[in-house]
Amino acid sequence: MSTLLDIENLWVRFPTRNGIFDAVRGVSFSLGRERLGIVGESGSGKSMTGRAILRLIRHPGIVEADHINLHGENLLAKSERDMRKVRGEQISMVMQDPKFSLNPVMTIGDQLIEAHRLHAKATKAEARKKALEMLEAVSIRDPERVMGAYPHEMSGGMGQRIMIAMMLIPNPEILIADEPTSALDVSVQGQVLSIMDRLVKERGMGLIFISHDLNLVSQFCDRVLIMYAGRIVEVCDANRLHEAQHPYTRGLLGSLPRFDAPRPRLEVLQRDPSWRDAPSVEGRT
Ligand SMILES: Nc1ncnc2c1ncn2[C@@H]1O[C@H](COP(=O)(O)OP(=O)(O)OP(=O)(O)O)[C@@H](O)[C@H]1O
Repeated sequence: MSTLLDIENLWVRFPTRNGIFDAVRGVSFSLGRERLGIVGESGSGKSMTGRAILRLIRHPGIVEADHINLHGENLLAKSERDMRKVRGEQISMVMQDPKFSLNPVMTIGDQLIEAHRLHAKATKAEARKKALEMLEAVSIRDPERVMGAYPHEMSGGMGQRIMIAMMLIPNPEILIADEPTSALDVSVQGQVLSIMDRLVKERGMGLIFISHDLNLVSQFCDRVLIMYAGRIVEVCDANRLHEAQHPYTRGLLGSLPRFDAPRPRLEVLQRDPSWRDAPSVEGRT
């Protein structure tokens, strides 16, 4: 597998009144042209890991790592100006709720056109053509009409697809999708997943798919990193998740609903404080 991104010993720290809080604690993994899931309960450090790659951790948070290499170049050594280029051109991020990412007072078309012209020298007509192409690429049925609409006129699923279209304009090699489908109903969720799937297969993109939904991740991704309390506690091929060894992963698996053998109630996960201090597992292939 050709490696796009290689992360070694990543920490995200927040100074608090009670001392330093380590949200991510020595995480290492690499990403190829694949669908890599990061799964774990709320607060386990999934989003902070995704944001740290793009150096999008807000002050006073601190990102440290031995390296975050994109094609062998350490992103931590780049200036903020160069990082803006990386964010715009090489790695894109899609968040859960498009409402926070789209400008409410600009039409979808103007936003897409502007996004294109930020990255490429293009006339307005060329940028408009590209915008229409991108809307078609994310299965928007009536792109001409959508170009003239405002974000509040879009349903959640359309908004999310428009965000993906926006992120695709610079043709990024890596897409980090943070809970991209959790606000969507099941059928729209399926559409958004199949768009991302196509991008990995057809464009050879690397996808980091962050979710708390182990079921979804195990069906959609190639590989899964399980995070607990800021660490990677297990790395599995998605189709071998049932063989997972770590008690936390087993607990997550055990709490999934099963249709063939319904249980009267969900199991209570007995947490072992030593997991917090266990060495991080490296998710290398
Ligand atoms: N500004 C901050 N100051 C202190 N702690 C923070 C700050 N921002 C985030 N954290 C903490 O970092 C930890 C990891 O957060 P993160 O958002 O990565 O979790 P997550 O696994 O993505 O959870 P969720 O699924 O709920 O989004 C959490 O315990 C969170 O409270």
